[in-house]
Amino acid sequence: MADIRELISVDDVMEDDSLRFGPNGGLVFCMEYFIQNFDWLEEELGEGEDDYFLFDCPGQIELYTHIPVMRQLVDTLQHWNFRVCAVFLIDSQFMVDPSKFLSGVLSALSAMVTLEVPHINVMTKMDLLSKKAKKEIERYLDPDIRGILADGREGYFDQKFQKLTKALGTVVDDFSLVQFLPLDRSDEDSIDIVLNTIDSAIQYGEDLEPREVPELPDDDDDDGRDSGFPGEES
Ligand SMILES: Nc1nc2c(ncn2[C@@H]2O[C@H](COP(=O)(O)OP(=O)(O)OP(=O)(O)O)[C@@H](O)[C@H]2O)c(=O)[nH]1
Repeated sequence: MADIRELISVDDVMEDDSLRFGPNGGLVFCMEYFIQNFDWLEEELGEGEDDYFLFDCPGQIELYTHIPVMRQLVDTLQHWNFRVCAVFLIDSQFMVDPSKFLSGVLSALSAMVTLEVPHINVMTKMDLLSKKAKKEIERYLDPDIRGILADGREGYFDQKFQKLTKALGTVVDDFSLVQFLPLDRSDEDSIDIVLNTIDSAIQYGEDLEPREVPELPDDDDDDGRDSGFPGEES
């Protein structure tokens, strides 16, 4: 495991009297320092084939909207021949009403259009929901956004926002832009579904499949063909 705090830490930056950053400025400073020091990351990642890395990224939305750091990270990883999938985690406990839902959808979209890589949305902490809340949240997983927003008419959305929210809902619906996979950490199947979806988005493991096929009986029958499945990092 690589820990970015070996390179730079928000706490150290905030404690520095000459910089005088608060938590947000400190984080931005650290991320900008990080992109100027990608050789540190390259060394930490090493040169293994078929390696699978998870990056636990900070959730501050400005890193995905105002400044290009996350995009630069993704571009650099792709330049190093990694296949990258963005996994956008949203806490199910916040998805309790249409306005919060729309705001979550727009944050997910913002990351999607900024990063331009395969993108999966996951609704997390499903184990913390009551049975009733779980049932209610189902409609948000593969959402009919127009329907959800229409339900908000009795007060969730102020009149003057109705046109805007309807227009946004139409765009998101028409392009099938947003779906969420539920993640319940106490349920192995739910973890498997999320992992398999990510693997299939980056085609991880597909290179490995031919190795599991039994060998042909005639060992001498070497036709010189390449297997065509070079081990590629993911
Ligand atoms: N019950 C339950 N607790 C969880 C789950 N995921 C995270 N937690 C707990 O929730 C707390 C906060 O964790 P996260 O929500 O992952 O925090 P975070 O948003 O990654 O925090 P930053 O990385 O600092 O932005 C921790 O105590 C976790 O152990 C989950 O699926 N179920």
